[in-house]
Amino acid sequence: MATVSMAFSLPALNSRTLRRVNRKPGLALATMNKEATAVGVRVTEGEGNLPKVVLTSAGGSEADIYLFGGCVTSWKVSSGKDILFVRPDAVFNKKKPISGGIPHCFPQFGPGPMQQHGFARNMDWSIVDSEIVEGNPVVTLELKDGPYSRAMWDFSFRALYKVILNAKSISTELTITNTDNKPFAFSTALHTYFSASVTGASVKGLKGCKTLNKDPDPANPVEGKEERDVVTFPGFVDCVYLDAPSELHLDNGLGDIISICSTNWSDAVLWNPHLQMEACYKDFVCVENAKIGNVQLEPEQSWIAKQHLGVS
Ligand SMILES: O=P(O)(O)OC[C@H]1O[C@@H](O)[C@H](O)[C@@H](O)[C@@H]1O
Repeated sequence: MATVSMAFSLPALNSRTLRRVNRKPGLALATMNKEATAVGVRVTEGEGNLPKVVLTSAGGSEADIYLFGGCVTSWKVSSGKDILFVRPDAVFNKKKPISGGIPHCFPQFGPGPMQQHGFARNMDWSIVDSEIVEGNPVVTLELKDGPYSRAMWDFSFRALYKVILNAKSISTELTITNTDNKPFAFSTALHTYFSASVTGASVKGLKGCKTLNKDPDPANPVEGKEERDVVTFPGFVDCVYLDAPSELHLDNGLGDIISICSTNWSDAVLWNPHLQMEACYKDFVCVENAKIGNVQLEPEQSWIAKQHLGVS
C-alpha cells in the first residue's frame, strides 16, 4: 500500500490548521502540498491516490482512515499486526465503497429504498478537527448532505465521526444531527471487518439475543433466538442480533481476543460470506455494531453512538 512516498510533501496538521483548511470537502487534498511533519495525525496519499489520514499513537499503534467513505481501513497494534481486514477485491477508485476496515452504513443498513447500506460509504468526508491527547491522536471527520445524497434521501444532515487511537484500542464516536426543518429517520451500522482465521473465530456475549437470520434470504430475515454461548462461523453467516449487550468478545482465531464495547449501538450483526467470496472468506469475519430499527430525529436533534475496540 502506498504511504508517504509522494512527489510532494505533507502538511503539519494541528487543530488550528485543520480547522482553518479543512472546513470544506476537498481542501484536505490541497493542504498536502505544504511542508512535511507527521506527529500523531497526518494526511497522506493512499491507494488509488486517495487522501488518507494516518494516526500514530505514542504507544506505537497506527490507524489509516480514508476520507472516501470515512473508512478506517487499518488498525495496527504495536507489534505491527493489523486487527482489521481489507478484502483483496477492494477498489480505491471511488466507483465502489471500500470493501474492508470499518465502512459506514448510513442512512440505511442493508437493502431498502436506496443503495445497499446507504450512501455514506460512497462519499468524501472532510477533516474538521484533530488533536493529540496524552500522546494519542484524535481526528474528527464530517459528512454533510449534497446533491448525491439528496438524490437518494432528501434531507439536510451532519455526521461527525471522531476516531481516537490509543496504544491498545481504537474508539469511534458517531454523531448524526438533523440540520433540516423536518424530521427524518435512519438506520446505520459500522460494518467492521476483522482479520481472522474463520475456522477458529468465535464471538461471545450474544446468548439470549433475538435474532434475524438473513440466511438464506437477506430481504426476508427469519426470527429466532441465539442459544449458543460461543457463536462460530462454520459456513455462510448473516445474522442480526437485536438488543445485543454493550460488550462482546471476538476470538479472531489468530491469537487475539478483541473486546467490542459500544454505547447506543443497540444491535450487532455477524457476517461471513463463506463460498460466495471463496478468495478471502477464510481470512475475516464481520462483527458489526448496528442500529437496525429506525432512529427518528426531529430538527436540531442529534444521535450519538460510540464504539471501542480493544486488545489485551
Ligand atoms: O457487500 P456489501 O454491500 O458490503 O454488504 C455485505 C454484507 O453486509 C452485511 O452487513 C449484511 O448483513 C449482508 O447481508 C451483506 O451481504
